[in-house]
Order: sequence, then structure tokens, then C-alpha cells
Amino acid sequence: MLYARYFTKMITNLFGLIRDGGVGVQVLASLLFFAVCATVFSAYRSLRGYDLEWVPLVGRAPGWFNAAAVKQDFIANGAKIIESGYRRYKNSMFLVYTADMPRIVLSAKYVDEIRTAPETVLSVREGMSERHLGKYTTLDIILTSHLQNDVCKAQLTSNLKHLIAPIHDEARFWLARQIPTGRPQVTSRGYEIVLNVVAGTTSRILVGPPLSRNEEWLNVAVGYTLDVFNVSTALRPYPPFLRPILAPWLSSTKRLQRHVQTANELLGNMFEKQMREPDPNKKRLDMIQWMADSARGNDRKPDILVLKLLFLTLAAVHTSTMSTTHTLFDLCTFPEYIVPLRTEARRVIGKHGWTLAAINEMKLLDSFMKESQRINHPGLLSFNRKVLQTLRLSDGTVLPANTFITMATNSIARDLENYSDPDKFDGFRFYNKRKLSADDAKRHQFVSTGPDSLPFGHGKFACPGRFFAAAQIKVVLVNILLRYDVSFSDGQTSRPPNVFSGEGIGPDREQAIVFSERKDSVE
Ligand code: HEM
Repeated sequence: MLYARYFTKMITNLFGLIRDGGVGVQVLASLLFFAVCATVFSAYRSLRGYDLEWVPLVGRAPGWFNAAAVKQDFIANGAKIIESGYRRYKNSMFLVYTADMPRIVLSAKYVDEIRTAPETVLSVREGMSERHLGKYTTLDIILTSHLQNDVCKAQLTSNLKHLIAPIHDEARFWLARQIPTGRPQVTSRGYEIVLNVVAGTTSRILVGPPLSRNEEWLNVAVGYTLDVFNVSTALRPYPPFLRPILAPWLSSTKRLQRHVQTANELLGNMFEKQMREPDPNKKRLDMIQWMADSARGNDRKPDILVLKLLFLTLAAVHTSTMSTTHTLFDLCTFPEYIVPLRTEARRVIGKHGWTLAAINEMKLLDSFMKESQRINHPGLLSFNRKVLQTLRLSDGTVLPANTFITMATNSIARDLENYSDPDKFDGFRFYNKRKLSADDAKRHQFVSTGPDSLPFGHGKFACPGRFFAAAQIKVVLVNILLRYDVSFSDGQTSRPPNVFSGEGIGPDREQAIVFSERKDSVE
């Protein structure tokens, strides 16, 4: 109201001056005043998410001077804020100021309606790049094309049958490296062991041997992701006009640049060679080959392909590490599942060897992993999109252009309306559901997505790497199950609480696991 009164007065003055012929310094001063007010007003609108005033707000909204404090509040209390919003508005929507953007948290009842929306209307890539400050973190590389998505959907998934044996080799190698043989018991941090095994097995399919075991590469594969998040976390509290000035001075930016430089040195020539002299008789079984084969137009440049491959390390390594670590913690918490899971693994590997057929038959393990993921979600929110064109939903709800939408996937996974006894860990919950009908057999797999199961998103742009992720996690866990007995140390029987920060949920990285080598361990 105050602004409106200023505008009215100023415009009246301006017209008054022109009418009286008193145009001159005063007109210019008024015009300047008008410009300043308009800028300030528009900054205020964007700060307050003015266009979204009709959406109920949950949590705090920033004013002029407390934007950083509101982000900090979400980082500390995100779980409580989202859960309270979900309880009140799970059938409609609410607005939350997250650590990056104000986002509309939409009810999952809309997911089937919007999951097929074209990318010109709802965009995962634009949302991801903007939320993670792509200009400063290199993530804007995903905007040049869909290559990073296409190679996962096509070559990675269709080659899975050839990848199980190499992943198994790699898992065995990295486990043996970290848990020395010949010692009855090794106690070590579970997260760290899993991170190294997953970084190694993922690298095998990203860059192939021998580079996949190269220390320099592995440091990049793990460190790049961490520094992308370090840079965006450091810059977020500052207004956009200050970010280009501050970014070059951050130690995380410098580290990120070094990771990119090292990746270019290690991979640049490989891409170059693969594109210059493709040899149809000597096909590699990795992303270097698949990206070089599929890149078109501007993407056919080694430095672009290197950045896209780095994006894949970000999408793959830490997500799968979290899932595997959570499942390992659940094996230690519920040891009664270990024998049936081990028996199943022995049976199917005895029948099919280390093949995709064996992986697909590990239905008890599939269920155990999905239950572990349900209870220990990768994050509070998923199905993130930027609205590029205003979208009117069938019930008349309007999602305005330039807003960001998301879904409260963690709350959805713990909702009694979706799951009976939702806080109870029931490792064979999904196995039992799969037995109900042919349709249920498809709907309740680790890789299946739907309105009540959104950790991989849903629809056209659901995670394209999830089939690989499922196979890889199974190979790593079965290697552990067949070789070791696992437990927490010192009589600990329950898993440590998860670590919540903003919308992220992760396992406790300090938790020790005791690996006791089994006498009947199987290769
Ligand atoms: C447990 C492990 C994983 C989880 C929980 C996960 C989760 C997700 C989610 C939530 C999305 C956004 C989808 C949406 O909003 O609809 C996504 C996108 C993506 N994921 Fe995964 N992911 C995992 C593993 C992987 C792996 C192993 C790869 C590749 C090897 C991968 C590649 C991708 C790519 C390329 C995208 C971006 C898609 C795009 O550009 O539109 N992910 N993932």
C-alpha cells in the first residue's frame, strides 16, 4: 500500500509538472525516482514470492534483511516444516522457502496429471541447474542437451546384462582392498567403505578400466559432487548480483575447477579419440563409448562431454552410496533377514551365475532395499520441476510460470493412507505386495515409481539410472552378505538416527560396522 501511494503521488506530480510546462530537472528526478521504485518493488515481489500469495505459506518467509536467516531456518528445521505442511495440505499445496528457492509443495494427487507434461512446460533440467546455481557449479551443462539422460535410458540400461559380471569384479576388488582378508574381524566406518566400493563400481561403467581404478580419477568422482554442493551452499545466501564477484574467491570454486581440469586431462583425449576414430570392432563397455556414439552437434566437444560425464558421477555415486549404506545399516538392525537374503542370493547365483537373470530373481533383496529406501528416503522432497509456462490443472489450480514445484516424497512414504503400519520396518513388505497380482508384481519393485513411491521421481523424466542403480546396489550387498557377517559394534542393536540438513536425509557417516569373514564365503 505504501508503494502504491508513492507511485500515485509521483505520477500525479509528473503529470502536473508537464501540464504546467515545468519540465526539466524535476521531471528527470521523478523519472529516476520512478525507476528506482520500480526496481525496488520488483525485488520485493521476487523476495516475497509475491505471485504466490494465494498459496498457504508453511515456515518463515523472508523480508528485507532476513533472507539468509530463513534459509538457515529451513536447513535446521526442514523436516519439521515439510511434515507440518504435508499434514495440513497433503491434498492441495503449500509454499515453502527452502534453502534455495521458494517451492510449491504439490499434492501427489497431481503427479499422474503432470508427469507427462512437455519439458517446455515443466523442466527437471532447468529446475536442477537453477537451484544448484548451474552457472557457478558447472551443472548448467545439462541444459545443452538430453545426452546425459539418453545414454542412461538407452545404452546403460540395455547393456545391463553385460555389466553385472564387471560390476561384481569391481565390487570384489574394492571390498577386498578395504576389508583385508585373513583377519577374523574388521571394524570400519560403513559409509566410507560403501562410498569407495560404489565409486569404484560406478567408475567401471563411466570411464572403464584401467582408469576406473586410478586414484586421481576416483578423487574427482567423489570430490566433484561435494564441491558442487559446497559452491552452491556458499553462494546461495548472497543476492544474485554479488555471486559472480564472490564465486572466484571461494576455496570450493577453486577445488571444483581443479576437478574439472583433472577430468579434462584424464578423459579429454579418450573422448577425442573415440569420436575421431570410432572402431566398430573394438567397442568399449562404458559411458565414454556411449556418449561419443550419441553426441550430436555442439555436444561433440571433449570438454562438453567431460562435464556431462561429471554430472553423471554426481547423479550416481552419492545417491547409490546413501541407499546402500542405509540398507547395510538395516541388515545390522534386523539381522533376522540376513539368512533368508543370503539363501536367496546363493540359490539364484548358483542357478544363473553373476548375471542379470540372477539379479532380477533377487526379489527378497529387492523388497528389503525398497523398504529401507522408503523409511530412509534420499530426501524430503522429490519430483522437482521449474514451471516454464503457466500450467492450469484439471481442477482449475494454476501453477504460474517461473515458479518451482516439488512433492513431499518422504512424508508420502510414511503416510498411513499409502502404507499400513508405515513406521514399522517390514523388509518383505514389497515382496508380499508383489505376490498379489501381475500388476502388483510390476508396481512394487525397487525401480518402480508411482504417486506413493517417488524417491526416483516419476514419469517421463524419472531417474534414468535407477535400473543400473538397483543392479549395482544388489551386487555390492550380495558380495557383502556372501563374504561377511555384519553387525554394529559393542552390542549396539539399533541404527543411528539419520542426519537431516535442509531437504537432505543421509545415514550417519561415522557409524562403525563389524565385518566378520565367513568360513563358507563364496566368490
Ligand atoms: C539410489 C540411487 C539414485 C536415486 C535415489 C536417484 C534419484 C533421482 C531423482 C529423484 C531424479 C530426478 C527425477 C525426477 O524428478 O522425476 C534423478 C535424475 C537423474 N538420475 Fe538418478 N538416482 C539414483 C541413481 C542414479 C544413477 C546410478 C544414475 C546414472 C548412472 C542416475 C542418473 C540420473 C540422471 C542422468 C538424472 C537426470 C535426468 C534428467 O536430466 O532429466 N541416477 N535421479
